[in-house]
Formats: sequence, C-alpha cells, structure tokens
Amino acid sequence: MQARSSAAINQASRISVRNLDFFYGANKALKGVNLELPDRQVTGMIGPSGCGKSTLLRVLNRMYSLYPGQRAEGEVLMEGRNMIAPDVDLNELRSKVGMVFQKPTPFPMTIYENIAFGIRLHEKLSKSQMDDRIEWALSRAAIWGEVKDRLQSSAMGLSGGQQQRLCIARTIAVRPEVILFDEPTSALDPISTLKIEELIDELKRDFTICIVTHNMQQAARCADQVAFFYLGELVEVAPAAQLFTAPREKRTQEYITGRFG
Ligand SMILES: Nc1ncnc2c1ncn2[C@@H]1O[C@H](COP(=O)(O)OP(=O)(O)OP(=O)(O)O)[C@@H](O)[C@H]1O
Repeated sequence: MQARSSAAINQASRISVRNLDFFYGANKALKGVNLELPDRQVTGMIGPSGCGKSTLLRVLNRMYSLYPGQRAEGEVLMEGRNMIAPDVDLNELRSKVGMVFQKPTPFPMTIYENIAFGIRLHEKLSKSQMDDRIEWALSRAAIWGEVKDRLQSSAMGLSGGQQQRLCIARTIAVRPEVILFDEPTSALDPISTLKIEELIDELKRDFTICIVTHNMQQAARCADQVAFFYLGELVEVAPAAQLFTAPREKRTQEYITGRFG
C-alpha cells in the first residue's frame, strides 16, 4: 500500500478537538478525544464499525444538536472559539464546516437550484454573482464540463458519481473552511471513486479536509495524517506513511494487518 509523504504536517490547526466526550443518552460514544486538524491537509479517520468516526464528524458540524438526548462535552476550537458552546450560531458554523455524506443526496430540483439553494441561506447575491459562484463551485468540484449545458435539468438525472460531485459543489459553494466527508465513495464505482479521490487531493489546496473511510487504501492514498479509533477512543494519530508502516500502538497494528475489523 502506498502512503503519501508526511511532509508539511506540522501546520497550524484549523480545528483543535480537546477532551471531547460524546453521549447518545447514557451511551458514551466518544471518550476524551484530542485531535488537531491541520490547515489545508487531509485527515483520514479509520477504525472498526461503531468506533465513533461518524459521531466525531457529527460533532464537528453540530449535527447532533437536532437530536434531544445527544450531547457533547469538551472543546472543538476554531479560531479560538468553542464551536460546541450553546451560543454558537449553527447557520454560521455550517457555512464554515460543510459535510458530504455517504450516499449522494441531491435535492429534487434543477442542477442550478441545488447549488443556489444553499448559497441563498447564507448570502444575498445578484443574478450574475450567483451565476459566477455556481460556475466556480461546479468547476472546483470537477463537474462543470459535464453539466454546463443542462443546468436547468433535474439533478436526479445525473449518475451516482456526478450526483456526489454535485453535492461536493453544493458544499463548496458557500465557501467553507473545512469539508467533512463521511465515506463519500462507498456507494460509487471504482472510476467515480478515483475522481472523488483526485478531487479531494485538489481541494486541499484551499480547504481543510476530514474523511471517514472503511477503506485503508483510500486513507493511505488521500490522507496526510490518519487517526485510528477504537471503541470511542482515539488510539493513535500519525502521518499516513507512519501509521500504515510503523504504528506505535499494538491495537493499530492489529487493525491495519486485518487481525480484527
Ligand atoms: N443515533 C444513535 N443512538 C444511539 N447510539 C448511537 C447512535 N448512533 C451511533 N450510536 C452508537 O455510537 C457508537 C459510535 O457509532 P458511529 O456511527 O459513530 O461509529 P462509526 O465508527 O462511524 O461506525 P461505522 O463505521 O459503522 O459507520 C456506536 O456504539 C453506535 O452504536
């Protein structure tokens, strides 16, 4: 397995997670997690099913706030502010921290409206500014060439891989600082998967990225640093090349060599 070089990981953090606990009612799903997400780097999150990877993403953009009985304790620091504090404006947070889900989730509307919809929640743009922003977002998501002549067609007519790139464009369109990807290719074919991985590599020039994946090869290909979770704990975080070739912890070693999963 080829892992990317660990150079340039010592960068300023875009997000610092400090002593984070998370509860689904009485069930503690994250236990004392400390993790730095370096600016404009890709952090991969791996670990067996149920270890808390998706839960951490849901904390980073406060998705859990919608559900009574779910609560986080600790700090998720962004520009010095604790983003899980109750006074944080969720609309503002979600414009800074975008999320792309496992299954492509286009809205049942036109391609153009799929992108414009989210922008209108955050900004008032003129028609020509909106057109420009939509072209920019679709271009950054590497799908402009495929859809520029059918912007007024339904997004539901796109292939799965195109729908996922449309969802990435929708996330990019509000110009977030951080993009969270929750198993973004698990519903896609190998060619579409490769396109998304190339896109992630390109997007990290401008965005801080976090990707949850079950696929260790994907983590090795895409991530600069990789975090291994087990039973709600962050066992080890290291540059990808190091974690996959010389992990410090026995549990990491056992997981990456397929002893459990
Ligand atoms: N809505 C929920 N209510 C109660 N417990 C939950 C809920 N969602 C997740 N959990 C529990 O929290 C723990 C962590 O789940 P999470 O989905 O974050 O794991 P994961 O590592 O992302 O797993 P997977 O790889 O299967 O997606 C598990 O024990 C799970 O059963």
